[in-house]
Amino acid sequence: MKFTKMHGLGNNYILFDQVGYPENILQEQDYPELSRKISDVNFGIGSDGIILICSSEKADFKMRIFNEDGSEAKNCGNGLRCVAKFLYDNQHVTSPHFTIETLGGIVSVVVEVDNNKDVEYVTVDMGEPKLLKGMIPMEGDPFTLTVNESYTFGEEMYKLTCLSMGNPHAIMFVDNVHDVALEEIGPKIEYSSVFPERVNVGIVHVKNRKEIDYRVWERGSGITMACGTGACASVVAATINNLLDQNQAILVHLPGGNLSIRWDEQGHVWMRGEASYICHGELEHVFN
Ligand SMILES: N[C@H](CCC[C@H](N)C(=O)O)C(=O)O
Repeated sequence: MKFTKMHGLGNNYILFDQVGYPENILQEQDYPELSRKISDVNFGIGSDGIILICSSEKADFKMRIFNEDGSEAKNCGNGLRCVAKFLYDNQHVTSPHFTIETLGGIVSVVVEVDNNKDVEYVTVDMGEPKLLKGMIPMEGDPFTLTVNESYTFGEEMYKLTCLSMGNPHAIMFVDNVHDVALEEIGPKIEYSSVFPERVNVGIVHVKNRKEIDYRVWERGSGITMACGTGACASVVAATINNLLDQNQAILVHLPGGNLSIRWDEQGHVWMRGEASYICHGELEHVFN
């Protein structure tokens, strides 16, 4: 199987192009184990998960993403920028504007190229956030929002603002994102019964009305260097808490780099950032 390892701000994935290489298509039940084995840094390649590039009947292409633990997610912002760059560079698309289907919905992407025709930035219309508890999903009245609500995990109480960007996010606001033991509270919240499909856990410090710091404990992958859907969720959460203004380009500082996020007046969240290659290769063997 041929693969390409890419990252979006250090959030790295092993991409399998199933359109250009049909031999990359496995049995459906094999993908979770493939992701667990490939993601393992000792016995595999090492990554935050795998991404499949597939054909689509609803969009130009389809992206599927499996976390390090083998769970399949419905969306992946950093992964979308990597897939967009890959498709453009491999001439799978002729226009810099195209659409990608995810399990969480169809997104439109624009690749911005520099004078050497290299993809410099990718902008993705991530669509509208889902704010109701029933859409996240999380426990409680499904027709209500979760805005700065108190929840107790273990002995600690946390104020959470929760929403979905196709995948579930729980956001809390702190004074300093580096002062929080995310490796301890992350799994407590991820695996809590409050979130029946688990949850990505984000901590946010609002520096001013144009900039935030954000760190993430990702569902199924743990602490990563960046999370695109999480950066989008953080801007939406801060805006509905009146800490940011809507329809402003917000600079989101993540451990792996920066993203520009804007929640526009039509309710769409736009993400702009880079995507990079790490290596190309071929698996010696898939399993065993
Ligand atoms: N762990 C996430 C999927 C990857 C999302 C993240 N890497 C991004 O860039 O959005 C989930 O299970 O919902």
